[in-house]
Amino acid sequence: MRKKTINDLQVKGKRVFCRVDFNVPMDGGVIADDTRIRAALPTIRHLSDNGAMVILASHMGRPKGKIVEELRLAPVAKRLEELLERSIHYTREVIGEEVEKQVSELREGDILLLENVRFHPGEEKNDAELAKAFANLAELYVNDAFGTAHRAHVSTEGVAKYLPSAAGFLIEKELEVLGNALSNPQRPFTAIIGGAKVKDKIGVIDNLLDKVDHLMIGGGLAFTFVKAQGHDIGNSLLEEDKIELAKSFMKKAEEKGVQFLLPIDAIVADSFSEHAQTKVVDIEQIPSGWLALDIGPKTTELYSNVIKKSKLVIWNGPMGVFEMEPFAQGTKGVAQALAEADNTYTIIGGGDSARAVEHFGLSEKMDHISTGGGASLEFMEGKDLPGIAALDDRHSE
Ligand SMILES: Nc1ncnc2c1ncn2[C@@H]1O[C@H](COP(=O)(O)OP(=O)(O)OP(=O)(O)O)[C@@H](O)[C@H]1O
Ligand SMILES: O=C(O)[C@H](O)COP(=O)(O)O
Repeated sequence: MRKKTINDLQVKGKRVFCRVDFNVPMDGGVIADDTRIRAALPTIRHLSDNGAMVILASHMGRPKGKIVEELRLAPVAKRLEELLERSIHYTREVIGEEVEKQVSELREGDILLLENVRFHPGEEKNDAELAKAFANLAELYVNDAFGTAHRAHVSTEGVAKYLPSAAGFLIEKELEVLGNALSNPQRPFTAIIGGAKVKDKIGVIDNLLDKVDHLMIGGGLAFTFVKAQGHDIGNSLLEEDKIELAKSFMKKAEEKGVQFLLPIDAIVADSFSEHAQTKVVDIEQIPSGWLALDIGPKTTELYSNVIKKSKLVIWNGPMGVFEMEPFAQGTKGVAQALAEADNTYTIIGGGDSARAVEHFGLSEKMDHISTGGGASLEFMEGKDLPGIAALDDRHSE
């Protein structure tokens, strides 16, 4: 890796400001999924076990620079104690005298969790004063918040300007797995892209067309492509102004020899509802007034067969409205095919797909589930992630 990692730092006796991504889904004050907390444990343990005084910082939700009681990190502090099987310190402040006092009292191996950094109005503005204040708390900066690496905020980017810095183990692993997959892929290499918005996935589709052998499209975004093929799509999701772009992607795929697969059948509904009337139709027979809310069984089978003969698969975005039971089959089928593909390295690109895999109880069967939603997408688009770009390079010594 080009960037320094935590293994390049001497942390004993040092105060280390460590950014993690504890932006976990909450359900009525209870943590609904602690994957991101678990993912940060190797770095936290390493720092603490090696005698650092660890200052942890994270955001949760989007409080927009104000204190929002439901977004305090108290439940995270508690879960962290359970997972680490030891006590940690937690302060209800982001910065200021109380934080400074608590930091000054830390002993080697101690861990202090700061309050949700987005309670401070300077965080998302990448305010230099706040960056200096964070930097004054510590002697070293470690970023392990892969999920937030695409944000240039104080705790993810600004503070790195004032302290020697390195990536934590999670960022190192994410970059290694996603980076290897994209730059040096095992073949056949297949990407499955779903979700709702063509607009959000343009960059990824474009970039992947230069790299993959098979590209399979599902979810709501498939229907802009189906429309571009010349079929009626009823009331299915459509981004009218992206039809030409969809055509250009299909042309690019042909020129590059990429097999570009679109749904051949769909589950259609007479309304966007769990209780809607539904039926399975071939893709050229979507009735007017109906909406396609999932890929159909023939498509699921087609996509599953391609998955099974692939050596590497990246999946980002659900195949249908999986939150509603009648439209969950396509997403579940693809997840199952990935789980059963023993000789295939499977990468789940974060966000909704990671949640779906978790929901179906198949997480253990995947080779890598990224903790980044937006971050993994931007990485796959080939964009520089500011939270990583800001870290010290290996050769800078
Ligand atoms: N056929 C469809 N019609 C309308 N909405 C759909 C359809 N298929 C999937 N969706 C919706 O797409 C949403 C996810 O779309 P989005 O583009 O946000 O994906 P995503 O969150 O970016 O995926 P990921 O987080 O894995 O990158 C889900 O809530 C799902 O219900
Ligand atoms: O969940 C995420 O994608 C990250 O934690 C970043 O959150 P954000 O989209 O609110 O910046």
